[in-house]
Amino acid sequence: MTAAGFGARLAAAVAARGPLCAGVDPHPALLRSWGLSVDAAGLERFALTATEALAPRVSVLKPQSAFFEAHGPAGVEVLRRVVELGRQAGALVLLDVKRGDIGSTMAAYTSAYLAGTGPLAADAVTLSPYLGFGSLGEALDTARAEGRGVFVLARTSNPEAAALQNARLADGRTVAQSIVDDAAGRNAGMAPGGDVGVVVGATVPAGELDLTALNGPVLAPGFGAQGATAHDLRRVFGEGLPGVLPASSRDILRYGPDIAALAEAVARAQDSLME
Ligand SMILES: O=c1ccn([C@@H]2O[C@H](COP(=O)(O)O)[C@@H](O)[C@H]2O)c(=O)[nH]1
Repeated sequence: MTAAGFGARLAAAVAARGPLCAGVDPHPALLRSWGLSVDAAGLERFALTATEALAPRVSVLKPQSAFFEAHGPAGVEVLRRVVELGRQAGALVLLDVKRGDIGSTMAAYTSAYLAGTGPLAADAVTLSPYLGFGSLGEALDTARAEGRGVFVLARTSNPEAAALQNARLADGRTVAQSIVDDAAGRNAGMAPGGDVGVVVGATVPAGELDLTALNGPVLAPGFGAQGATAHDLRRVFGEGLPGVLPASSRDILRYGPDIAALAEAVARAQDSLME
């Protein structure tokens, strides 16, 4: 458990290092382009090099669990080390696992990622609300008690998402807006901001969502490799990007394995967000 809430920890990290969230996504194609074998040894080299280059420079480091799980127990052990080393380097580690299940099973995911000092306990995780926002209750309660955060999928960056997430509920709101509103309800009154963030892609059309009452962070993937620019981020989220964490993985990682080149890619992305 940490003394400060996740909202305060994130605000301090962003004030010190800016809002960029850098992803550690060990795609097989990236391992090959770094001259590495597509196996657990190549994964380890890739992930630890990326963590060494990125974690000291960004507020949030986001390892994508799927690429580690693909290598079995050895891959999950590398993920554990990325979480540990990322935190030691001063980044908040947001584990991108997109978990969501019935409440009783969510209890097990909660104990894996959000409770105590387990091997995969991170500063925050991504969660899927598509078994109902209420099914995430235990994860949200535990995160708050532990000073950790969650980012709930609302309007994701992929082109297939719109039909489901922009579908209308009986009250006229979109499914995505209802997720944002549920998150806002959990964050109400928290200062300097709540611990329930939402995921809204940098690729989505402007004006789809009302984020004004959220009082929490917005993870905005799609910046970089999926085509969204700093200009798009401002168009979707407004000037100054209040509370927004633009997330980029492949567009930074393609500059490896040279640490200096990776660091320059981070600096370029950070500069573009300041223009
Ligand atoms: O809506 C979403 C939610 C999560 N992601 C994840 O972010 C990164 C994006 O990687 P890039 O290489 O910068 O495209 C990846 O881990 C996704 O699983 C997302 O893209 N969109």
